[in-house]
Amino acid sequence: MDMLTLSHVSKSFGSKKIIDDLSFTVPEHCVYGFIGQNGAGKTTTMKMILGLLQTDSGTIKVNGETVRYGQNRTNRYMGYLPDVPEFYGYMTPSEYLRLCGEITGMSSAGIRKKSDELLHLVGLDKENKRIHGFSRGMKQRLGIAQALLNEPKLLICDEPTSALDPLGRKEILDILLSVKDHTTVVFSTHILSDVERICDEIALLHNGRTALKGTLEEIKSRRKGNGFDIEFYTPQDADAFAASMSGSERISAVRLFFPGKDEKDMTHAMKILADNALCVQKVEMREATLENLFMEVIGI
Ligand SMILES: Nc1ncnc2c1ncn2[C@@H]1O[C@H](COP(=O)(O)OP(=O)(O)OP(=O)(O)O)[C@@H](O)[C@H]1O
Repeated sequence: MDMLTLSHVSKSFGSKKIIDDLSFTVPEHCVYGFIGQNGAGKTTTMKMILGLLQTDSGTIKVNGETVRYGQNRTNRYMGYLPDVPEFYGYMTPSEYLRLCGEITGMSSAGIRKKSDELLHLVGLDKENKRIHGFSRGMKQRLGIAQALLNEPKLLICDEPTSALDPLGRKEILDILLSVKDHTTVVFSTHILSDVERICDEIALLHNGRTALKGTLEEIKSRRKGNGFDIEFYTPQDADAFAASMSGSERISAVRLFFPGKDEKDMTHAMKILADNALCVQKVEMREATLENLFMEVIGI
């Protein structure tokens, strides 16, 4: 089942079109990476999903129900972690979660059970100090606990790792990965290594639309054939090979790169190697990385 569907969604601010006929679908129990440069429209899209911002056209469905601007029916399915979560700094984490649970009408026993479970999940169960003394990473972890308090089917996180160091990022990514059996996760980011680490599927937002979408494997395999590298033992063998097969770039004295060549060209290369008795250390197809696909799409 699909947990979130955007169909032909558009949004302008004044005369500036930010989201332009955007469509994508997030299956249940998936960690979905919503990627885009600064200002691409990630937060705008998330606010429309949460019904906090009106779409100009198109439809958004969460758990099969249509999102309506200004109404909160579909929000019972969602938990939200904004890019900069705000807390009452004088409270401890458990006091803060109790307040959030009371506001949403949870029972006292329910709040206690759930907040103990969530504070353990995010590694803050032994933390009794007040939130104003928390690091950014601790605040993000508390933000995730708060967003999960009402057991949402869909967790929306706006750049949860952007301001964190590698350890803090890893902690957040591990938490997001650990909840996906119960909760579908959509998180926006421009940190591509985070996406490669935990996402099942991605959408790359560019010029208001998805420039790439699907599983990482699908996307990378569609763009295979970036070329291959051949590494020799001696510069003389590299020279001899470059003279026999055109189109090489010299990477080092013993290494050649053949841009844009595919598996068929590689078979041809093997024949040249055998015919000339050239000895190679390594022959390798270059896989598309998310980083070079991103650069290619945005035209850098
Ligand atoms: N309320 C608003 N009024 C006018 N313009 C807006 C408004 N909200 C966002 N924008 C503009 O829309 C564009 C997209 O902004 P948005 O915050 O959605 O991007 P983003 O992808 O989340 O960026 P970042 O990674 O920097 O957070 C930006 O040019 C921004 O200035």
